[in-house]
This record gives sequence, structure tokens and C-alpha cells, in this order.
Amino acid sequence: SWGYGPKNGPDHWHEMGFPIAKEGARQSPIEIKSQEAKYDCNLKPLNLSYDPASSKSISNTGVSIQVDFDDCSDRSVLTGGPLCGKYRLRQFHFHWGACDGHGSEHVIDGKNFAGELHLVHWNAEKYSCFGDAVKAPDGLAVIAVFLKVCDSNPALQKIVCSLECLKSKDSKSEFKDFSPCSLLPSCLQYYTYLGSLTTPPLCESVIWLVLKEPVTIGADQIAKFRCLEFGPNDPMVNNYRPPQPSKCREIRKNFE
Ligand SMILES: CC(=O)NCCCCOc1ccc(NC(=O)Nc2ccc(S(N)(=O)=O)cc2)cc1
Ligand SMILES: [Zn+2]
Repeated sequence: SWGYGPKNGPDHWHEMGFPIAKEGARQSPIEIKSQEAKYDCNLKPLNLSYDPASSKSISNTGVSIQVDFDDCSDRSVLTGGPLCGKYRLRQFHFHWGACDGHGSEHVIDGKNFAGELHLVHWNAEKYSCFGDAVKAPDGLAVIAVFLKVCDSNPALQKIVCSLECLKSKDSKSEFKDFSPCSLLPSCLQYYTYLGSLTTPPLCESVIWLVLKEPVTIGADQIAKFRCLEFGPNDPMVNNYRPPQPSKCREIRKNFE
């Protein structure tokens, strides 16, 4: 099935059952040109209310490392920003490169970061389950945080330590009492635009919230991400989709 290799990677997804990859009007990620983003004074600050007790497990999904949350009630929710309603945190995961010079999905003014963290939320006020929300134009809200290789990040250490037992595809461990807030930068200024999932099925249901401030990851920490595997003897690296045509979409920002 789809992946990030030479035969099943992003350039092949349109011929693997996901024509939207080529035909879509709001595909993600995109290149963000900061000067073209429009400051909108009506954009509210992001309001995150995460219950650390709602984290459940961490798994190697075969395409990323993912932490899943209990989204059966409003325990960890995102409100504010451009959003109408309450969006429940379902999972977060990462994208990264084989080397520090690339690995992020969104690109800012031509700059690629070493990786990118995605916190995936769904509109539980309007839709009854994730599966319904993922098909709706306002169904999902994903916060994107750039990872910059610099000092080691203590907030990532619990994740990094769990990777040793998650090398293989479909491996899974318990992962309790983790606060996703700890992964966020102190400044929550953001760019926002309407886009899609960046992996198949590439549903055009995501309100993207791309934080301006990156967080750090240590060279030793990202090295451990690169020891994970897509499959046997197939290192999990470069699990990112490159920027897609903007198709004259408006990008707004909540800061001047
Ligand atoms: C054509 C077709 O086949 N349609 C089928 C629709 C049914 C829904 O299928 C789905 C849709 C989504 C999921 N789970 C996800 O959490 N996906 C996901 C993918 C990428 C991101 S990212 N990187 O943050 O943009 C975030 C979340 C599972 C099944
Ligand atoms: Zn992602």
C-alpha cells in the first residue's frame, strides 16, 4: 500500500486510489510565504485544554509514531483560533527527515525544518464520530509544530525512551499521563488555512494551525526516531509529503 518509497510515495498516491492527491483544490502541506499571509485581528488565540490522563498508547503505525488519546468525551479539547466549536484531541504524530536539512511538511519562506509534530483534533460539537468529521470541510483541526535540531527537549524524552520497543510496524505500548501541552512552544502565534490530511486518504477536511515558533529536538533524540522502521530493514525516515499547489488559497495569521 501507500508509503514514502520510490514506488509508493507521494507522487504515486494519485494512482493508488487517491485521485484527490492530483485533483484536489485544498491539498496539504503548502509553502507558507510569511509576507503574503494576511493578519486578521478577528482571529482568536488558541485555547488548549488537555487532560494528561486521556493519553492511552503510543504506536508505530508503519508510517509514523503516534500517541492516541481517549476521545470519547471532551477531556482534551481545542477551541478558539478560527474554530467554531470544540475540537477533541484524537492523536498526535510526527514527520521527519533522514537528515536535519529536511523532514517537515509545511515550509516557511523556503525553509524546511528537520521535522513536524501534528496534533489531530476533530469537531465533536458538530459530528458524532471521527469518521464523519474526516469527511467534512470543517471536520478536523490540526496544530503543526516545527521541530528544530538543537538542544535536547525534555518534553520529548518520554516519547524517545518508548521508541526502543516500537521499532517494528504495528508495535504498540501503553502511554499514560502524557501532557501534549509540554510539546508546544511558549508562543502560540499561528498561520491558518484550509487544507487536507497530508497522507491518504488526503481528505480535504483540515483547518490547519501552523505555529510560527518551532520547538527543539536533540540530535540524539531525532536519531532515535530514525531507528524506527516502516517495515523490516526499512528505516522510517522522510515520512513527509512535499508542499502542494496553493491554488490561490488565503493564508491568515493572528499576529502582526
Ligand atoms: C478515498 C478513501 O479511502 N476514503 C476513506 C474515507 C474514510 C476515512 O479514512 C480515514 C481517514 C483518517 C484516518 N485516521 C487519521 O487519523 N488520519 C490522518 C492522516 C493524516 C493526518 S495529518 N498528517 O496530520 O494531516 C492526520 C490524520 C483513518 C481513516
Ligand atoms: Zn501528520
